[in-house]
Amino acid sequence: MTFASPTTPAAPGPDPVPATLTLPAPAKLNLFLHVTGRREDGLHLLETVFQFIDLQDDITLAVDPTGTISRTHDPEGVSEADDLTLRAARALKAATGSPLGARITLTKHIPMGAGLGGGSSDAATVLLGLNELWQTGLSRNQLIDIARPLGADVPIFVHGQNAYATGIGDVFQPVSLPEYWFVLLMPHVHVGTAGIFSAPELTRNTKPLTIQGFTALAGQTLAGHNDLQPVVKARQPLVRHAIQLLSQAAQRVSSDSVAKRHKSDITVRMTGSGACIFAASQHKSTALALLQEVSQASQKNVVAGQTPNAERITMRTEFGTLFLVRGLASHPLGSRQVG
Ligand SMILES: C[C@](O)(CO)[C@H](O)COP(=O)(O)OP(=O)(O)OC[C@H]1O[C@@H](n2ccc(N)nc2=O)[C@H](O)[C@@H]1O
Ligand SMILES: Nc1ncnc2c1ncn2[C@@H]1O[C@H](COP(=O)(O)OP(=O)(O)OP(=O)(O)O)[C@@H](O)[C@H]1O
Repeated sequence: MTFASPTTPAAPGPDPVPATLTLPAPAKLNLFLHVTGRREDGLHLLETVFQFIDLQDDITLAVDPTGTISRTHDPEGVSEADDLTLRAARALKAATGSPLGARITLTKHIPMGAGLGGGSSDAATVLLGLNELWQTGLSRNQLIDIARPLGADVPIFVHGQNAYATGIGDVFQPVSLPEYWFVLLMPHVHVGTAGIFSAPELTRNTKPLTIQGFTALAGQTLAGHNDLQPVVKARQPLVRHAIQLLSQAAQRVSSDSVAKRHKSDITVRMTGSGACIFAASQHKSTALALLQEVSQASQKNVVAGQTPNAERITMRTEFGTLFLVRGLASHPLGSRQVG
């Protein structure tokens, strides 16, 4: 795939001042995830709602006029060949023929292999940022065409709006979501997506809920379910434990006075292919009560260094990392001018 660049990029000069951008790459949750079929190429047809959340990586991009694409970070266990930030930059360069390069610095906060789409979001932010710095002028839809081969979750982050999605998770319709607060519990285990999708026991014929069905049911409880959850739960004792822990704490909180006052249900569910489990509530006070309830179940919980404000709390406990995060109305780059 190639796209002609509408503007001529600046020629490398003898003493260039590199342009830089620092941009966010937020995580996502799959509020539900239905596997509705399988394509001939083996990829699965999905039905899901993507919700961006206030937990993000940070990426600094500096133009390299020599044309080299390099990284200054060294994410644990991710080789240069696999690094989605480098792969995204190379894909954009190949598609546009830009003579420019980039030095990429990634500061990771989103846990890896969590089902939170961290690597995919990093790739999307690199595509959006370098499209600007290299002045390659592609539209969001053109960037989505480059995003698709990088991974099934990359297009939603380029799209930039919470969405009801079908196809392989790359056909979007706008969806209006209430404000959600989430307690995330990330057990100390990494789940590989391919292994879960290829499980013989996976249900692959869930009847679609449809966007109307989702909206009609969008009361206090989250509609739908995650078809990948029973597979991961059966294979990963730590995920099983995390679901049990959050569900029991949610039951205790739901029966107490704060939650009763709000008539607030808490939905506990896995995101993506795991391992992260979330508990969703439409009330911050309920989410805070739940966070406290779960952390009290831990003998040695330690509040992590960066606890920036009451909107985003991170705690490390012996059974995993706990986060309190807000659902975002859209991706932080969702209204940025592209092209
Ligand atoms: C589970 C989700 O996170 C839901 O949003 C995504 O579908 C997964 O997205 P991702 O992590 O970007 O996954 P990819 O790296 O594209 O795919 C990993 C592997 O999962 C399987 N896969 C992925 C997506 C899909 N719709 N059908 C699949 O069967 C394929 O075997 C693929 O090789
Ligand atoms: N920049 C990156 N950040 C994180 N992981 C990366 C990156 N580049 C490549 N990867 C690889 O991608 C794998 C999946 O990472 P990621 O954090 O996207 O998982 P995930 O949240 O489970 O994804 P998904 O929700 O899309 O299934 C990692 O194990 C790692 O090998």
